[in-house]
Amino acid sequence: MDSDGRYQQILEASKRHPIVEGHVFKYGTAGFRMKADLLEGVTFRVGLLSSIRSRKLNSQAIGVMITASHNPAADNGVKIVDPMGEMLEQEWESLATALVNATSHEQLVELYYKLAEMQKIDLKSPAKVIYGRDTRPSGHKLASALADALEATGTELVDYKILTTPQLHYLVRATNTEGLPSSYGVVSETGYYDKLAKAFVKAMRGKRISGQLVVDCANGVGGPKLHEFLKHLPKELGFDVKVVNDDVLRPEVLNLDCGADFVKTKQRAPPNPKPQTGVRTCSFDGDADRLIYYWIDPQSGFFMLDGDRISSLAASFLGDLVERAGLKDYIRIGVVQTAYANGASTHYITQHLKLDVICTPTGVKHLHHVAQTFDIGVYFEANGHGTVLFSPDAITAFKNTEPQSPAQKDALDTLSAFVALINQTVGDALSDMLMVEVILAHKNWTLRDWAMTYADLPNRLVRVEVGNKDLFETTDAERRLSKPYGAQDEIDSEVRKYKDARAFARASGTENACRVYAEAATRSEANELADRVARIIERHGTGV
Ligand SMILES: CC(=O)N[C@H]1[C@@H](OP(=O)(O)O)O[C@H](CO)[C@@H](O)[C@@H]1O
Ligand SMILES: [Mg+2]
Repeated sequence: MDSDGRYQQILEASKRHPIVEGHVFKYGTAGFRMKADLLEGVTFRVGLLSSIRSRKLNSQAIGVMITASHNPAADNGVKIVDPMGEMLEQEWESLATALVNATSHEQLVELYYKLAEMQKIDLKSPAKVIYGRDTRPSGHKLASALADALEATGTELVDYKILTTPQLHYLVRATNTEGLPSSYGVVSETGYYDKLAKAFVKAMRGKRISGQLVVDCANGVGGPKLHEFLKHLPKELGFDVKVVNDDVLRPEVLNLDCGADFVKTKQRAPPNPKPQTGVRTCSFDGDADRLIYYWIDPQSGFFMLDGDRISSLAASFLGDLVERAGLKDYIRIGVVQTAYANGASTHYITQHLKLDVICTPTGVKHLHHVAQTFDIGVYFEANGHGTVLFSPDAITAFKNTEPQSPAQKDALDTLSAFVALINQTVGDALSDMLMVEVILAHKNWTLRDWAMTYADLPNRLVRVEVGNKDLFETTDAERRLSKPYGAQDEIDSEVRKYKDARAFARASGTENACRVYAEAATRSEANELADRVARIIERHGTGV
């Protein structure tokens, strides 16, 4: 205890940022996320944990992002980023939960020292934490609480102020690889824009983007950052982008009737600005890590291209490039999805593109880890969060293969450009959007061409309120319920009644409810199946 002589200092700092009593906090899929007025003490404690984490990992920089993404403006959240820009290692999530739930200031500081001792950490060694926040007004106060914890624990800190979530992930990795052969990029926000802009120009060489792209930024941090990025592009490129819903001065409009989550869950275009028929449009979410494309077709109306579509587009394009680069026998490409991926997309990827598909539980950390096992791992959640990962072997092959023809050289160069263009740390709406634009330009495709690749199975997602969601346990990447007893048999017998049908239920990791997903050959059957399964869940969910 007090091995660094800072006990008193940390205790005093903690007293300035008390935890709100009567709540149990849990580090979940999105870190700690809730009403912002509950978060000051939580954020202080996350500061303590991230300093320990940095010391545990040989003083590498740890990131902390303050955001509640697509949630309402009154919410906020805080999550920890590991040194290579990945999400916090899962085993440490429970340490974060333990620290945040300490009841008194004394108990907190004692636990802090105990954790350090258990992890064999020298608290006098250097530590570094870098952090940023989205545009929520509450972010400022939370960042101060974080800084207080970092100062009290003798941790070097860098406050990057307002950033998108993926920018912070970029900066963490860039900081920890600075000056190394594996350098991820210049350690600054400008470094991030420069890297993407250069890669975009390189990947676009000789190709033209046709027509205007409208980007809805959910009135979040993506707006100002996209404006900033566009300044880094050469005019000659002729990339015509119209940024809308970029009002960050009125916090109350954040994610309000706009943004990627609105489009995906409501399955329609934001009402403002008035959608224009035939225009290629995409939406970011509130912290710019999710991306959804759509357009209004003059005949058939709204059509959405979600994470599954972005994933299959990327996989198909990269598969072709690898073949043209002569690397087909050396590079293993795989696609990672969750159970929410439309069955038609899975079918298209396995049967048409002939690529492996692996299904993981919900939450991008699960997809990310599996994607890392491929040379090119494409992963997206249906909600538009995802990216593409390249293995060190793949990157070396793109660089060092001696091309035998101009076409092969072109393919190798484009692959190398993609490595830089696509954010390797986490899903990134801006980077993913540039990737989609490049692919459409190369294929000379409109959104309608893209949509024609396969037809989605009609599907429905419903939220079911239950007495106790902890009764529901799953297996087989969340596609089957192992508990409560008998529930899965009942679901199976409903599914059997429909053609091309699939349905599953699971407890949400972010809300106090269960989710039911169903798909079937027709819309009415999908709806009916979802309702029937929802009723099964309601009935089984009333137990204590
Ligand atoms: C069906 C669905 O969209 N689920 C979302 C949602 O998780 P739930 O565990 O379903 O609440 O929030 C997660 C975090 O943002 C996201 O990763 C996931 O895709
Ligand atoms: Mg987000």
